[in-house]
Amino acid sequence: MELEVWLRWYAGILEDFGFDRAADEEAAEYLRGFLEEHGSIDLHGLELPSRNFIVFGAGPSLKEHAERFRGLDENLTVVSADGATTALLEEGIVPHIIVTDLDGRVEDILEASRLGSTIVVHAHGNNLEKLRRYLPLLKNLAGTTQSIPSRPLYNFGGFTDGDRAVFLAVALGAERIILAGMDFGDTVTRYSRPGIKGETARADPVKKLKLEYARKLIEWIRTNRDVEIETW
Ligand SMILES: Nc1ncnc2c1ncn2[C@@H]1O[C@H](COP(=O)(O)OP(=O)(O)OP(=O)(O)O)[C@@H](O)[C@H]1O
Ligand SMILES: Nc1nc2c(c(=O)[nH]1)N=C(CO)CN2
Ligand SMILES: [Mg+2]
Repeated sequence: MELEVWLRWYAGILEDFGFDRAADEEAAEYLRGFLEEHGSIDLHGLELPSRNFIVFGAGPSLKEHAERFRGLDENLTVVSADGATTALLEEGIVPHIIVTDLDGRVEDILEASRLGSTIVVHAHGNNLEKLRRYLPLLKNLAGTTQSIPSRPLYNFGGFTDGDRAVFLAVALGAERIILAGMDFGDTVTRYSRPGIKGETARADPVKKLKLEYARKLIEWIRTNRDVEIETW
């Protein structure tokens, strides 16, 4: 998504959620400084197994779709959105790329990073403390911001980890993207909300609105980009 198009979406997001743009920028500047000092991955230089991608979100169909993927005889580039990483590791799947704002089960993101996943960390006004705590523990890092990016940060467009993962796949030249565990709707899973009792719960109003944005942003890709999107 072109930056100026994204910035119009972002203005609406700031208003709808009451987020503070200056706090988003402060977090982004922390991430930028960290990556400048410690090094980061050039995402356009990544060697990926295929231009056919599968993006895993943390919706109720995640587990079933992870099992379906294991049975698939096809070489795909696997991208997981934050909390979905836990379910993939449970199935013995190590994603090539993880897109995260570090509010899932960070132990699993750390484990995947040790196993070789590229970790695309997003900075925003509500995760500066997580950035401070976890960046030093992670390997194979790249960074994104939702405001105007300065090197080495990227902004491919997108809001939640799941739709940002789809924008990333498009930016990396995806021809086809399978959406797995991307149910949207109003049910969250323990992969998305590790604190809940049981497997699923009703999404709170903020999460519901985030999922609504995720759905609309992916719809924008379907309409505006020449990529085949297949929903499982
Ligand atoms: N029903 C669903 N419940 C949770 N995530 C879903 C669902 N459907 C799709 N997703 C996608 O899965 C992604 C990963 O979920 P997760 O809750 O870990 O992410 P998140 O973007 O960090 O959300 P939050 O900011 O609410 O913590 C979401 O960003 C979202 O795009
Ligand atoms: N300021 C701010 N930005 C975000 C937030 C959030 O909670 N606060 N959550 C996101 C992922 O869903 C993406 N961006
Ligand atoms: Mg997250």
